[in-house]
Amino acid sequence: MSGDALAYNVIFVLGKPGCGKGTQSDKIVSEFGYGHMSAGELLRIEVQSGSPHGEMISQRMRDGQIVPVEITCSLLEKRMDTLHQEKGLVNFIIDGFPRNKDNLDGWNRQMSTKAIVRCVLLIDASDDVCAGRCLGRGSGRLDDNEATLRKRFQSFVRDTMPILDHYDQAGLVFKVNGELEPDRVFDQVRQVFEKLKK
Ligand SMILES: Nc1ncnc2c1ncn2[C@@H]1O[C@H](COP(=O)(O)OP(=O)(O)O)[C@@H](O)[C@H]1O
Ligand SMILES: O=c1ccn([C@@H]2O[C@H](COP(=O)(O)OP(=O)(O)O)[C@@H](O)[C@H]2O)c(=O)[nH]1
Repeated sequence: MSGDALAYNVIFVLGKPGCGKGTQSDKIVSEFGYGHMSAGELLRIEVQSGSPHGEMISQRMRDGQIVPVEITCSLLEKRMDTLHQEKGLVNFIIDGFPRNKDNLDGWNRQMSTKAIVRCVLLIDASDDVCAGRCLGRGSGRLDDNEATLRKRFQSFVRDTMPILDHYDQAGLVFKVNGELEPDRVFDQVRQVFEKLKK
């Protein structure tokens, strides 16, 4: 990007593991043409790429812990810049980030002159529903097991809920019911995006 201030519009998509962030993000891409980044997916790719941080990242993910923001935010920024340069995109959805205060502070340090957070989409669903989906999705992911899932749900409440409260105070959080079937969830998501266009 050429250094112009606040050129990227960002929507964060948050919710418990398995609430449907990836599923709804794909639909948002199809219907609204946003660039999509999954923070977790970028970290998994980083591990596979043989990065010097690979072992640390992998260990944290296997244990349901959050990776230091310098790593995650740099991956997000690089990906946004690539999509901007290659496709001219300026609107992005980022799923699974920011997950804790370290993430939020790091994002504000690194991205506040380059991106503006337009809204935070919260996909709401119970632990039981989300756990069932994660265990059933056949991802092959080392963290989709009952023991790690318990830690990931705890992390959502302990680490991510305060971030949602922070954005809620700024009036930026829109919550949808993630327990309905995917297209019905997307009906609610669509309304949020239509509102943003106005
Ligand atoms: N609304 C829904 N109803 C039923 N199953 C869903 C729904 N949304 C997603 N799924 C399924 O649940 C699993 C987890 O969804 P995913 O989008 O990967 O969640 P997340 O990205 O939040 O971890 C996937 O197998 C997906 O197909
Ligand atoms: O910004 C992020 C996003 C993900 N993760 C790690 O990646 C894992 C999987 O996250 P992802 O969003 O892919 O999956 P979800 O937990 O939503 O199913 C998390 O438990 C964290 O260990 C992280 O550290 N920082």
